[in-house]
Order: sequence, then C-alpha cells, then structure tokens
Amino acid sequence: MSVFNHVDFDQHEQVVYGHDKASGLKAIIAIHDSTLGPALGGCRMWNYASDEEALRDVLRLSRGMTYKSALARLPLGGGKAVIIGDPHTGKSEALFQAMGDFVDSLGGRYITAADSGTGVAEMRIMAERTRHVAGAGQREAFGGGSRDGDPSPSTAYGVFIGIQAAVAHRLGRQDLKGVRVAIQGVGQVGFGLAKLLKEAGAQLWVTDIFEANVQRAVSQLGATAVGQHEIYRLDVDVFAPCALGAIINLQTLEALRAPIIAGAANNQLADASLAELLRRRECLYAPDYAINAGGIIDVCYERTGGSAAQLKAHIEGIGPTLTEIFQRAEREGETTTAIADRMALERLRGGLQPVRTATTTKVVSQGWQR
Ligand SMILES: NC(=O)C1=CN([C@@H]2O[C@H](COP(=O)(O)OP(=O)(O)OC[C@H]3O[C@@H](n4cnc5c(N)ncnc54)[C@H](O)[C@@H]3O)[C@@H](O)[C@H]2O)C=CC1
Ligand SMILES: O=C(O)CCC(=O)C(=O)O
Repeated sequence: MSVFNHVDFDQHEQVVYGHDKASGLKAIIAIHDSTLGPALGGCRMWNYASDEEALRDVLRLSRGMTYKSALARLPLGGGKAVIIGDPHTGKSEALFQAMGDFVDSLGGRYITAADSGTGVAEMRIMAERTRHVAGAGQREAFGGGSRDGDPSPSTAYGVFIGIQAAVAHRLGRQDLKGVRVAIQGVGQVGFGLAKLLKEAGAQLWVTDIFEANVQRAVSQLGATAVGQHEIYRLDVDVFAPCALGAIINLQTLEALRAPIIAGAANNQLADASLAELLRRRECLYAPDYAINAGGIIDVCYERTGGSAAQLKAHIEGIGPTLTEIFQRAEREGETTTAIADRMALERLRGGLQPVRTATTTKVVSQGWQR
C-alpha cells in the first residue's frame, strides 16, 4: 500500500501509523497542510473493512480540513485521525489513552477533536495524556449558561444556516416552514440539525443504520422513519447527508430527486466529477466543507477564547459564504465545488484576514502557538 502514490495523497505533509499492542489501538494520523496553523481535525472511529479503506478516508478527510479552515478564515491547518475499530463495541479507556499518547507524539503539529464515533467522553480520556485535544472541556453556550465542549451542536447550527441559504437561493423561500428535508444519519450532528429544522417548521424524514437513533428522532421530533435506500428516492426539497462520505455516487444519483443537497457529512461526493452531473441536473450542492465548518469554528474559538456571541456570529458567516459560492457558480457556469475550492485556495494563499461579522471584527489567530 503506497502512500506517496496514493490517488488521494495530494502532497500531504505527514502520514503516521500508530499501533499499541496492549490496548489493540490501530490508528492513522494525516497532516495535509499547516500553512495557516497547526493541523486540527476530528478523530473518527469506524469499523473499516481494510487498512486501505482507513488510509483513503483519513487522506480525504485531512485534505478537506485544510480547505474547510481556510474558507472559514481560521488560523488552522488541515489534519485528521482515524481509529480502526467498532465505535459501538470496540472502545476502552486504554484505547483512547494510547490514542492520546499517539497524538502527543506529534508535539502539537496535529490537534485532535471529535468526529463520527467519538465524542466528549473520548476527548476527555485523550486529554489525560496530551494537551493537543479540543472539545474536552466546558464552554459558554450561545444562549447563556455553560455547555460541554462537544462541537457537534455548532456543526448542526452551521448546517441549518447553510440549508436556509440554499433554500433561499434555489427555492426563493426565506423560511423553512413546510420545507421537506430527508436526513441520512441522525447521530450527533444529524439529530441536532433535525431539532433545529423541526423548530423552524420543516417536515422531516430520517434514516440510520443504528435503530436507536432513528427511534429517538421519531419519538422526540415526530420524524418519519424510512429505509436506508428509500431516503434517496423521497420527493423532498433537501437531502441532508449527515452520516459518512461518498454517498453521492452514480447509483444514488439515479434515485435522488431533491433539488438541494446540503448536509454535514464530510466528502459527500464519491468523486469530483459528480459535481458537474449535479450542476447539469440543476441540483444545488452545498460543498461539504463549506457548510459543515461550524464544528471547526467552535473548537477554534475554544482555543482562542472568543465569546459565545462571537462564535455564533462566525458560524452564521457560513450563510453568506455559501450564497457567494452559489451566485458565483451560477454566474461563471461552474460547479459549486470548483468555486469553493478556488475561494479556499485564495484564502490559503492570501493568509489570514480579520473575520468581519455584524457584531465583531476579530483576528482569530491571537493566542495560537505554532
Ligand atoms: N461531529 C461534528 O462536529 C462534525 C461532523 N462532521 C461529519 O458529519 C458526519 C456525522 O458526524 P457525527 O454526527 O459526529 O457522527 P455520528 O457517528 O454521531 O453520527 C453518524 C450517524 O450516521 C449513521 N450512519 C452511518 N452510516 C450510515 C448509513 N449508510 N446510512 C444511514 N446512517 C448511517 C450512524 O449510525 C450514526 O448514527 C460525519 O461525516 C462527520 O465527519 C463534519 C463536521 C463536524
Ligand atoms: O468538529 C470537529 O470535531 C472538528 C472539526 C472536524 O473534524 C470536521 O469539521 O470534520
């Protein structure tokens, strides 16, 4: 298995394998680019069918983090970690302590956080062994009071803001009352998103491979449960992928009817050429790393010490960023992913600019160590 010749290698700075015999840890950390700061990205735990599948995932995810942080104007580079193992049956304290040691061995070049299969509990175990962990503490909440360091509510809020922007652009509607949304995966982010959509009056359809999560959305939010394949075929306004990646492919595209695809999952397109097929079908695709930046913005503010109000305003910037992507794509006859990539690279090459919001102007790089 060659890393340097891998189709997803894309000039990664560092790819490291970690193994701990005692706990059974098998993990990979990938650092894609540290031009703007230390590489920050979540640690995913998944039952990968092979090491090759895990390598592909971590390479694609860490590259995405470089673009995500640059587009969101954060002083962060792109990196990600994967642990090979079942997130429902394979966790132990020793495993995450060993993972903490593995993260620490990179001396802060990579900072870890939660992702699919990990959450605050795992971050707290890793924090016993390394200080290069985000999302393990207590935070000030948007609406006052305090909350734990879990970034997924911020990710869900950013996706909600992004769906509003997509609905306004594609359907010409300023609210979400009665808008029909199909959510694939109602875990940490998908369930949070479902709650926000429900409060805004949207109608919900959900699916998940973990039955308890489906039942939670049905019983608490009145969502309609559908099968794993049925979710693509629904006659809805928005398809929101909030599970894992590569779910937009030639097979699912045949079934998909929604005029908008906007969700939290990283790497939604199985390959880049699908963006052009979506454009030709007039399906508005919200580029994944643009719409799901709420979590990385959240953990960045945790480390720089910004207030909850500044954090909320920064996340709300996802709306105007997406609107700019949609408008430029339409004007220039290009895909939304091509425009998002261009904007991210412009920001990467241009260095950090102050973040301007209605309430604040702040250079978020203060307080960061490199
Ligand atoms: N947690 C966060 O703050 C962020 C998460 N993301 C991305 O959003 C996605 C979801 O993340 P989380 O909610 O944290 O993960 P999670 O693991 O809590 O939720 C994912 C859910 O999707 C389900 N699932 C997996 N495969 C499925 C399939 N084929 N069909 C239907 N359901 C399936 C799982 O059973 C689980 O309930 C991931 O792609 C993650 O990388 C992106 C940015 C930040
Ligand atoms: O939200 C997080 O846990 C950190 C950021 C991240 O890993 C992501 O956006 O995929």
